[in-house]
Amino acid sequence: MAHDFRRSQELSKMGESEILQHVLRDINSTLESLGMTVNDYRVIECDFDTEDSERLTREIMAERGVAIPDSDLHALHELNLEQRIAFDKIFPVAVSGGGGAFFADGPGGTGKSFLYKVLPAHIRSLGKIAIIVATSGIVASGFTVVKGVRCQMSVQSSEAHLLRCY
Ligand SMILES: Nc1ncnc2c1ncn2[C@@H]1O[C@H](COP(=O)(O)OP(=O)(O)OP(=O)(O)O)[C@@H](O)[C@H]1O
Repeated sequence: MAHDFRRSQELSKMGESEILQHVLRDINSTLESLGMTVNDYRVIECDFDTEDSERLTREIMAERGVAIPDSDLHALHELNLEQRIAFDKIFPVAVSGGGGAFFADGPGGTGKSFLYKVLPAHIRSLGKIAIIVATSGIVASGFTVVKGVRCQMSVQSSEAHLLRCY
């Protein structure tokens, strides 16, 4: 990795310690998205702290860069009546920023996950952020665009950081 940084034109004139800092920052930024830092591994002590604003910008950019499959957008036209009713209730609230909590339940195979892929796709298509999270159930999943949802998420993860700041 240091070799790659050394070869990059921008960094080629830097000394070894600066290159090392770049390598560590790069690794740290990947780890931060997983809720950890380089220091958690106690291999080498790093004295840098990513600025909150820098981290937030990066996380927002990453979330905004999530690819929206055309099939998920087009699937809106395939929703059955119950899915469409749920979509029409949840979507306006989600994009208005007003906040709300919805619970879509039903027996296995009735199309909950199908709805959960159409909703975030359409929220993201408006340039908004939809974060997919798992609830405390084992296979249950959902998504949130609001704060305060009880879900499985490391407090240090990038998703948690985004939720705290929004
Ligand atoms: N409106 C729809 N049009 C076409 N296919 C659909 C539709 N809704 C669901 N399906 C398909 O039906 C199958 C079951 O749907 P889905 O996985 O969304 O159900 P689920 O309620 O989430 O099930 P589980 O609770 O077991 O996870 C999937 O193959 C899905 O693609």
